[in-house]
Amino acid sequence: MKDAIGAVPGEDSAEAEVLKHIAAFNDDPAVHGILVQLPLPKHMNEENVLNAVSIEKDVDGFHPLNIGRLAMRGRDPLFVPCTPKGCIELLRRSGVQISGKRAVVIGRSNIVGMPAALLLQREDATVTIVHSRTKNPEEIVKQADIVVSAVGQSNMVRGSWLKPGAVVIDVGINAVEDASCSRGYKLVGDVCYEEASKVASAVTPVPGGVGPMTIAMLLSNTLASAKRIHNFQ
Ligand SMILES: NC(=O)C1=CN([C@@H]2O[C@H](COP(=O)(O)OP(=O)(O)OC[C@H]3O[C@@H](n4cnc5c(N)ncnc54)[C@H](OP(=O)(O)O)[C@@H]3O)[C@@H](O)[C@H]2O)C=CC1
Ligand SMILES: Nc1nc(=O)c2c([nH]1)NC[C@@H]1CN(c3ccc(C(=O)N[C@@H](CCC(=O)O)C(=O)O)cc3)C=[N+]21
Repeated sequence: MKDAIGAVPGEDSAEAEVLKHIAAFNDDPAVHGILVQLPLPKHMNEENVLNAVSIEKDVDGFHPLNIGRLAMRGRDPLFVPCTPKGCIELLRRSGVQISGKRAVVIGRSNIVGMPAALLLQREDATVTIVHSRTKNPEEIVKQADIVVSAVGQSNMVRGSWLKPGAVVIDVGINAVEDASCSRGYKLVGDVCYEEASKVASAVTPVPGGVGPMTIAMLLSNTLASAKRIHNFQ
């Protein structure tokens, strides 16, 4: 595989090889952003690898120091994770008030659910996290003014789960078989879009919703990083 700078290790590389590349990117003044595509192969230790990225180039916001700062009051991370940042940007640009609202985040992964809940909380929403062990998730989701779903299960969130007028951000990207599509499958979210669009005041589509926002936020973080490194106001 090639990226903007050079060869990156393949799936069967040793962890040490990946760490060597990260160290070289950390030291290279021409590199302003480093993203380690997750999930890593099983034989690599994700914590070691993410720890190795310089926090000044951590455009994914996954370094524990950046995540820790995101979680703490009065601290600011250098970078906010791209997908959750894209969710907040969608809400802001659609004129949705977050402060004082009830938000329910479905999913608690390190890359989406958990940082999304932290960000919504920083925006002064009252946040509940629903996960695989939650009892009666529909009852909890029904109370939400804002629902963010990041699970990875097609059609899990039904129209009947939603409070009328709720705003729904569907992060899920699930491939479902569809012989009528040229690639043999189509992409759908976690939310039953047909049903949700009849109950919610707004719902993001899949594809064409949060996914492209993630990429836009990655570019935005990388530009901010380059500006910071070059002391450009
Ligand atoms: N649009 C975008 O830019 C991006 C989209 N995605 C998509 O978002 C989805 C989630 O990704 P990711 O966070 O990495 O996935 P993970 O598999 O890491 O996490 C899924 C989360 O969903 C929870 N969960 C699983 N089943 C249920 C259930 N039945 N009810 C409630 N919660 C449940 C899990 O709970 P528990 O913790 O208890 O196991 C877990 O916290 C995927 O479809 C992925 O493709 C991901 C990244 C970016
Ligand atoms: N370190 C790291 N950071 C990530 O942000 C990260 C990751 N690892 N691993 C994988 C997931 C997944 N992810 C997506 C981003 C955009 C689309 C996207 O733009 N999808 C298009 C559809 C594309 C298509 O049609 O195939 C859309 O939703 O419209 C999808 C998925 C980022 N992730």
